Amino acid sequence: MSKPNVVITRRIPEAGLARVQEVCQVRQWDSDDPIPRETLLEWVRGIDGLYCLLTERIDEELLDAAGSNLRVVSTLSVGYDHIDVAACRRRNIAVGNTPGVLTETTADLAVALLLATARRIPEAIDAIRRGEWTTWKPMWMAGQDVHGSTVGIVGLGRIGRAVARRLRGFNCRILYHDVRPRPEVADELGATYVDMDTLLAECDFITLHPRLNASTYHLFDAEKFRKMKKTAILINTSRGPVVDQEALYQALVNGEILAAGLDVTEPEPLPVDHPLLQLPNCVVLPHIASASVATRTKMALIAAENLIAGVQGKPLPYPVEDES
Ligand SMILES: NC(=O)C1=CN([C@@H]2O[C@H](COP(=O)(O)OP(=O)(O)OC[C@H]3O[C@@H](n4cnc5c(N)ncnc54)[C@H](OP(=O)(O)O)[C@@H]3O)[C@@H](O)[C@H]2O)C=CC1
Ligand SMILES: O=CC(=O)O
Repeated sequence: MSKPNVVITRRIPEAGLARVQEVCQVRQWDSDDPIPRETLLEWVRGIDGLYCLLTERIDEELLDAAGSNLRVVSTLSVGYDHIDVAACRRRNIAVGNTPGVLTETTADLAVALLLATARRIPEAIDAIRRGEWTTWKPMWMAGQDVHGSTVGIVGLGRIGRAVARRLRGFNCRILYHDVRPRPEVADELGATYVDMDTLLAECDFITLHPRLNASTYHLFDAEKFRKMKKTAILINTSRGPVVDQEALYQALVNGEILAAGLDVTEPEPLPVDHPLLQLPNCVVLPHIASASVATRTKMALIAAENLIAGVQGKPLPYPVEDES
């Protein structure tokens, strides 16, 4: 029997590719650069399975181009905001993602970014490189304490909880806001549910961990920044569009909040001349929160298993069920 035909849209960890090749006939865009949209639309024609990244838009146009053989879309990410899940459902196409396996690695980075922003670490490194380390000065590069601070977590899901667990070690007071209180997980973390206005008013740090959907698009806008403490720091490792970036820029320039640490932006990549990159109080990383060798390899394998199950018509090990 012939193998199912699948497309892999990028160079991926070797273990993931090898696993897919055991079962499928693979056409791979063997590059670290994105596959051009036109090429992808051509390549998907008649395929049985698609193994994609968060950089590809999986929409009606692409599904139409693929045709009726397509049984599964498997993404090498936990986030699936780039996939029109409802459109896949209408065509009986299964959708898989990689939840859980990247939670701890992503939380590590979120806390690292919070610490780096609070203690002005990138700014201090840049200052040394510019020859500005002339002597020990009492208030030079003085930042904000993380230990003992009040931290607000927006979205107490897998990653939000893993961040809360880490911050308990810093003796932080932890508040959270989510679509509903989550006492089943919050109580053991010592996290207290509050409404958004309370979170904005009381927190020294706010760290964003919801998924991107209609309810979280530009969730943090000019009004939210006005309600935050002037000494507050915003951390975003969720998705760029959860923050209104123009409003964030104004808030940082006008001193409405103290600083921001972003692992995700809108757009990605952020152009090198983007105004946010000129601000010393904004730390920007290139969407690397889950980027450890071990975690990216595990993600590639999970995405492979989702793809294989899908092309074989079996239930996916990690199906996306939500459509919002
Ligand atoms: N920077 C990076 O490299 C990475 C980024 N991510 C991003 O992090 C996101 C979260 O991942 P994960 O923790 O695994 O996902 P989860 O689904 O476990 O957590 C998301 C949480 O946010 C809640 N939520 C949804 N809407 C809102 C809202 N309007 N306000 C507040 N909370 C809300 C969800 O509630 P409910 O379930 O009821 O909807 C859920 O509790 C991913 O979707 C992805 O976008 C993830 C990994 C790496
Ligand atoms: O942003 C990364 C993801 O896995 O989602």
